[in-house]
Amino acid sequence: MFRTRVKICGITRAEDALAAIDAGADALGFVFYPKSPRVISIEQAANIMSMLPPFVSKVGLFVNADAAEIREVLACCPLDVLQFHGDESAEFCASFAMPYMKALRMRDDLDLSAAIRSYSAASALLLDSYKPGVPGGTGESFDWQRIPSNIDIPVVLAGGLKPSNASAAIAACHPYALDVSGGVELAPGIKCAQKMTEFITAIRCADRRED
Ligand SMILES: O=C(O)c1ccccc1N[C@@H]1O[C@H](COP(=O)(O)O)[C@@H](O)[C@H]1O
Repeated sequence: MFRTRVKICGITRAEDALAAIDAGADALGFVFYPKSPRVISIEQAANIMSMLPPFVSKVGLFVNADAAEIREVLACCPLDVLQFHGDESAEFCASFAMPYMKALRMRDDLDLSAAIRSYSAASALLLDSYKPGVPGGTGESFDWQRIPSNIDIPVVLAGGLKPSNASAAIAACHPYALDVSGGVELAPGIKCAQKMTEFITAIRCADRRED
């Protein structure tokens, strides 16, 4: 049975990180984007990461950050994957010599095939909704039928996911992983243990149905 992976993004509190892992999350996202309501300091993130058990991926999210800022985070936080959610070039993303995901915002005129070719060295492509002026964490979904079935890089689906639409998202495009932030929150940056459990339970049910 294929197991759709789950990333819970926008962790700012240790108790939420541990609740996400208890619920079955495979990866936790830490937002190092100063304008996000879910931004976390390097010190806070390092402290939370020091409490985590092994075998949970720690993902650092950046939006058009300088290489120096990213290196400062990497010096203190044991990140497994970088998530680039801005206009970073493929060369920039690859320059840290570690696994990365490139977020592609699905604006109507996006040439998805060209973007996939550009970021062919990415470990995964994260497909998110497009909302002008907002780089991510929009809480809005996009038309999942726009995702071609033949992408040969793992697809992480994001944008407006929540317990009530996780199953439909999997049925629509069979992604490698779902990435959620706002859909499992009580308030920006404050996760809800019950919603995280409901989200991951819905995914496991969908996985069984797809088998
Ligand atoms: O979460 C944020 O605040 C954020 C800010 C800037 C860029 C990306 C951000 N989060 C990512 O956005 C998507 C979708 O989030 P949501 O579930 O719709 O709230 C997800 O990949 C987050 O990692």
